[in-house]
Amino acid sequence: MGIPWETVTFTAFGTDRQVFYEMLEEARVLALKQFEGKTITYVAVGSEWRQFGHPKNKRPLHSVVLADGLSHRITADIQEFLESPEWYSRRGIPYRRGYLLYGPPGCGKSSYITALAGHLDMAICILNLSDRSLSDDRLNHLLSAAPQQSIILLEDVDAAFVSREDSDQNKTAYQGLNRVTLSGFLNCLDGVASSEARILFMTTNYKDRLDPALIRPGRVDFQALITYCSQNQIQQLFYNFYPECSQAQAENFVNQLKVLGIDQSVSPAVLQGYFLMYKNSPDTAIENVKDIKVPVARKLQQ
Ligand SMILES: Nc1ncnc2c1ncn2[C@@H]1O[C@H](COP(=O)(O)OP(=O)(O)OP(=O)(O)O)[C@@H](O)[C@H]1O
Repeated sequence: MGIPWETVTFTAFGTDRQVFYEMLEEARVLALKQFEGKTITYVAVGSEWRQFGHPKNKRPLHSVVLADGLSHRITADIQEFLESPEWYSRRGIPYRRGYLLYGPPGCGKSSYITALAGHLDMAICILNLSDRSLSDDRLNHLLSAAPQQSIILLEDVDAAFVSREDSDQNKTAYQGLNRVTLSGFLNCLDGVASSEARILFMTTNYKDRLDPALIRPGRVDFQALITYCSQNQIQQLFYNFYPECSQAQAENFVNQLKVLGIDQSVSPAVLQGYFLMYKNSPDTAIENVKDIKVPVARKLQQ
């Protein structure tokens, strides 16, 4: 947040201040080197953001395999946004962009956002809206004081807020516990005025449970369904795990899933778990395909 945690005072004889600048610059370069190739995660503690754990190695964006062209559409949208601060300021539009990724569990929403943060050399700030210690005021402060160059990630927003129209049918485990109100949250989203680009991602497994006000344009500008693997994705994941395999093997794997009738209901997380059992043997992975356990398919969201 740019607020120093500690103050260090340097003193020296003489009048040449250059030595201080050089020393500080060297320290800055060394500090930044520690984070090279890494992604920093922040979590909210009280009303401030604190680094969570050690910086993690960046995950290559291409290792999260999304439906054809989707990753490109998301990155192109963000790049365009990051390159156009003046466009926003000239029109008096708040310089922020909201994204909603929705779909069944284990299809790569969180992994993709984390990889994207690494790809853009940004940190990631994870906020749990169901945290009981979070109030509307605190949330407002956190959203306006997020570290520079960071993506804010709100996971499972459906668990924190229930559509006003639906609230009786879809009581969630969190309902009645959290202190952030939907109207407070909407105000926070609208209220942040900053010259710094603010990128906010929300994820949910149940888009239909979200209040329409939460996902209207201006709050969510880009939505994407991230769902079970297409045949191309299955093949791509197969190649990612077995880079030496032939095209025939990858196609054979997809065909085996088709025969079992699970080629449209398997998530990348399920495939990843399965491939981990046969790390070095694509043929065994093909032979034992019937061992893949697909969770009971939920109704796909459109
Ligand atoms: N599209 C994908 N490509 C590669 N790996 C994936 C993909 N989707 C999921 N995985 C793997 O599955 C695991 C779970 O993925 P992740 O947590 O990103 O899913 P999610 O959609 O956010 O799930 P949830 O809705 O439960 O939060 C991760 O270890 C990730 O590596």
